[in-house]
Amino acid sequence: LKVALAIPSTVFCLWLSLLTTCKDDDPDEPMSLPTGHFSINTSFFRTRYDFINRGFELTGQSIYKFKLLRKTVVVVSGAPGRADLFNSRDLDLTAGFKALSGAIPMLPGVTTDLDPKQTATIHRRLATAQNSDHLERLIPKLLFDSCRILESWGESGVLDPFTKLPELTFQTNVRSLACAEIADNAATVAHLKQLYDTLDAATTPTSVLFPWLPSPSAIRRLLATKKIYDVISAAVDVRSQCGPAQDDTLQLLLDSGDDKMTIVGFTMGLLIAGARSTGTTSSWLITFLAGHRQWKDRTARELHQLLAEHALSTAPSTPRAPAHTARSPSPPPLADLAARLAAVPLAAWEAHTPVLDAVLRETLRLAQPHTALRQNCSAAPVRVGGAAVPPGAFAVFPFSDVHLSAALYPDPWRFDPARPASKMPFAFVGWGAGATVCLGQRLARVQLKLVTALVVLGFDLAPVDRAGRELAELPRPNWNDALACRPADGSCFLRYERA
Ligand code: HEM
Repeated sequence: LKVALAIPSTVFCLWLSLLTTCKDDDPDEPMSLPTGHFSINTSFFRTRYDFINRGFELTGQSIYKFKLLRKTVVVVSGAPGRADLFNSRDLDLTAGFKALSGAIPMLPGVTTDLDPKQTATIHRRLATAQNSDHLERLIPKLLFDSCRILESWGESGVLDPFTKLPELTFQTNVRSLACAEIADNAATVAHLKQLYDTLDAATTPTSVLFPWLPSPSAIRRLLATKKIYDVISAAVDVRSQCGPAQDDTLQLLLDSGDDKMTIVGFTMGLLIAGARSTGTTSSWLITFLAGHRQWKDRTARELHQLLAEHALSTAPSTPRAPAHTARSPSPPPLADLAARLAAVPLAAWEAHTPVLDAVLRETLRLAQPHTALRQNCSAAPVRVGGAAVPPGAFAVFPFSDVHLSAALYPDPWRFDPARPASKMPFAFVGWGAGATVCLGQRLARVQLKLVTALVVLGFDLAPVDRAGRELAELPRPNWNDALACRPADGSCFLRYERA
């Protein structure tokens, strides 16, 4: 029996090692990562930051390659390499993301495998959803949503910022990108958030490397995707069949004449694009401010200045609650604050908040553990930093190459929004660079500023450990947690009290 079991497993191991061994066809292909040091297929997914850095150490090269089963992956670092990668039109972000991340709802023709026309339509609509008129009208709604969630925290307590802030920004993303029917219903928003979290949790090395295999995680992903589809599709049906028209992004898409699948694809896809990065950024931004009193105070001063310039002490445009939640005759203090912040015009949020801008930029530098993932979708090798990326192969660029570089940012783990911007090209890529920049940046920035304003002016904060003891120093963002960047073993919480 032992022999009978041993033969197939030996054959499987031989097959796997054949697949993961690099064959150097092109002399310009970079050096291969020596095998046998770690399990490449799991380390790339589970501890990507450590894995990539160990590869640089083992090869002694700034560009190297390895095999993920049959896929050739070229890891890129250094100034020439990153310039080539970000400027290339042949290295495709969507294809790279789909094959190597997998953490997106996979619905061919709706969220993935879109033809260029569909993608262009979605990008155009996203631009319209962020035009000044739309954003200006969105501001009070985002403030009201945030206010309702912050009120639910109560007067004081201890919270996990890496759970609570993403919940809040998920709501603001739903408000910004979906429709009033979903955004007004806290239970549906919570349900959607849980489904997107399931997609993240069920994205495993197996589900990415063998997407056709009906593994338990693949089935969980499939079910979560179907349920997300059902929620969004039902909302589109209700609005398009029974109305009434609303002032939101769904209406914008319907009025533009888009078909149902484009609308569902827009909403499902962009909710995940936005919710993850905005959630991660908001949790670290607030944690950094809680741990760096001087920056919280400077941010608060800037916000008071904005209020002094634009908001009367009694609110001129109090955000209105949806009818079914408008119960309280006298608004509680946070609603007052939200109403005053709603009087600050979009232009001021965008152009007169240098402190918030610097804090946000430093947060993105330190706590966005992104790796750019690209596939060479052309028929010829693409040169990146002098090395060849063969057709069909992947090129990946860890943002740590610049954002945690001591040469570009001295004492790189120190949170210092006052540090001068590096003049090196591509030294800051927090919103992407070259041919691929974030298409939701305008919206994300406004959302983050509004949430930060409410939290900073509404609460006193201090970072504490699990037992509630104040932390002398914040933990480092965990770059191995590629999606959420949560510090290891839940070591940081926030004690808060309504100010
Ligand atoms: C703090 C929040 C956000 C951050 C830090 C962020 C960052 C980024 C970065 C770095 C990229 C380029 C990725 C790469 O080169 O591999 C990117 C692309 C993109 N982002 Fe964002 N993003 C945020 C929020 C959003 C939101 C809210 C949306 C949509 C509403 C969005 C939509 C997109 C899209 C569609 C792309 C792909 C662009 C393309 O295909 O060329 N992002 N984002």
